[in-house]
Amino acid sequence: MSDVITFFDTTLRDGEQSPGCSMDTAEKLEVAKALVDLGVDVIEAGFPIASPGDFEAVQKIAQKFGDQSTICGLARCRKEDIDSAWGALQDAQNVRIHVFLATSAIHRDFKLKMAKEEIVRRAVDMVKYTCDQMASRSDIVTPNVEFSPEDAARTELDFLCEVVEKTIAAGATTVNIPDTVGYATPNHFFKVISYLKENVSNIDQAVISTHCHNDLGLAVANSLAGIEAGARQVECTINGLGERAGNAALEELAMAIRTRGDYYGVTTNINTQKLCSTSRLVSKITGMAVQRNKAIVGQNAFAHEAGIHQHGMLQERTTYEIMRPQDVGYVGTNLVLGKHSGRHAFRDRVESLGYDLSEESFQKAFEAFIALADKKKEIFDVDIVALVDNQTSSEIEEHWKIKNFHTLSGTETIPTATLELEHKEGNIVQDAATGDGPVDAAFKCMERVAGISAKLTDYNVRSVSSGKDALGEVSLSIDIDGVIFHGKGVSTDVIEASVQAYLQALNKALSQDRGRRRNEKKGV
Ligand SMILES: CC(=O)SCCNC(=O)CCNC(=O)[C@H](O)C(C)(C)COP(=O)(O)OP(=O)(O)OC[C@H]1O[C@@H](n2cnc3c(N)ncnc32)[C@H](O)[C@@H]1OP(=O)(O)O
Ligand SMILES: CC(C)C(=O)C(=O)O
Ligand SMILES: [Mg+2]
Repeated sequence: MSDVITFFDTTLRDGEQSPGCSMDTAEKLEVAKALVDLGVDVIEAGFPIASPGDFEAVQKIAQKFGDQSTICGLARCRKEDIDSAWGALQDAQNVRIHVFLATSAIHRDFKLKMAKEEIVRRAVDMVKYTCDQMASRSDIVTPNVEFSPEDAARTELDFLCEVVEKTIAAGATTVNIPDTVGYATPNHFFKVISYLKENVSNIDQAVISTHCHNDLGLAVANSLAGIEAGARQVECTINGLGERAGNAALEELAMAIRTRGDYYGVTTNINTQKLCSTSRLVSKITGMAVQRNKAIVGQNAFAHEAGIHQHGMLQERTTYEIMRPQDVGYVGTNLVLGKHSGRHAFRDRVESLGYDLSEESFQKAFEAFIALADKKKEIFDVDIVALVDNQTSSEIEEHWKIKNFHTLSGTETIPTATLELEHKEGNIVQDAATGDGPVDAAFKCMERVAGISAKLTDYNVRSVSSGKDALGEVSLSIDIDGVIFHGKGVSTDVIEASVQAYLQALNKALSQDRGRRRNEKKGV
């Protein structure tokens, strides 16, 4: 038995059957190219009888990529389907026709209304017919024909064995065992494949394949159980696209086999570094977004925010990662800074951004970071730069510190600010003021508390990161007795950033003893 698992990708056929995921010929060609680059062994390009468009797409893919991958087309057990598939595929160097017929009692009785004997006869006749058509090409010695007993996982085991044995005898070189409705569980599916291996006399003349659907979220687990039992082909799709809850995800199967090679003892031809780019392409073309926590290709698949994990990762990546992100096409691990992060990860990022902070500045920056992380879901590098710059520039003596502030504004309200500031000697002073707007009111209030009158000469607000919860940076200048002082503040709240900036400028002025007039009222 080969130790290389054949990857049969059906993104362009079963994947396309997902509602809303139809692709036109140009899109199918683009995906087919990506699948070839990914190293997929067999590409099921479509169902040629379904529409002239699908016929054309399969034909073009066969002509363009049939020398690099095996190109396959689907057909029901009907001559017109097989003729159509062969018509689309006959120019391909490497070609396969996939013929299917349901075998379970439910499908026999209610859908096909065919007795067991008729199912067997039709399947055998159509496999033979397919082989005959393909053998008409002089270079094809053994026609590459796959047969699928649809809904195999719900088919009586002895009847399944009979169909599989007779279709292999008729010429099928691959027998695919579909769990069409995602009904199987791993142990159950292992037993189905094992039963076929033990009870089908000619099973060694064909490759056993799995085709698992994800209705119970078990498609990948069932496919792996199939491999353990002896299957040597897996049918799968990019991003797990496919009917209802989808098919087994190619990227998950490829990485499970690679990561747990120690256990499965098999390999694949998949160029795993292309998994992310292929996933992104399929998502873009079909419009089906990949969930953030999707295994292998999701945005969070290699992201760590928790401080304990980040600390472990900084010492040794394998503490919290079983795969290298580069092996699936990610640039690297993403240590996301957020409210669960700790000092180790924060220090690592601050240093990588080129800062060499004193222990005291680092501590202050870390506290500011945690406070910001409580307000903002994710902290980006630009946030950290703004925050550290703000922190280092606030190493100016803090004559006054903000304890809290409150502003009121609206169409029918006089803008008002109430502030509580703490003096460096410990006094706490409260005051309130009105102004043209909440920012102006807050500035006036600070001047009253600090006992300084200043003229605002410059005021700028800009967004320093992206998203709804972006940081706003306020930079301003004030004129006190002809001397200009600058201040900067950063917050998700622009009023808070304005208050920080104004107070910073006032503190600078106080350090130079500018504009000070004793605040008799407050006794400072
Ligand atoms: C499990 C799977 O994923 S199977 C693949 C499913 N994919 C698709 O169905 C997508 C493409 N399908 C199509 O474009 C259309 O359904 C077509 C062109 C294949 C058929 O269209 P229609 O002729 O209008 O038939 P319709 O889809 O309504 O019904 C299916 C017919 O195929 C028959 N049928 C279903 N499976 C098979 C089979 N494996 N072999 C032979 N006949 C089959 C049904 O009994 C029914 O026959 P009837 O028309 O004689 O009653
Ligand atoms: C056509 C067959 C293989 C199929 O898609 C299924 O049974 O799910
Ligand atoms: Mg399917």
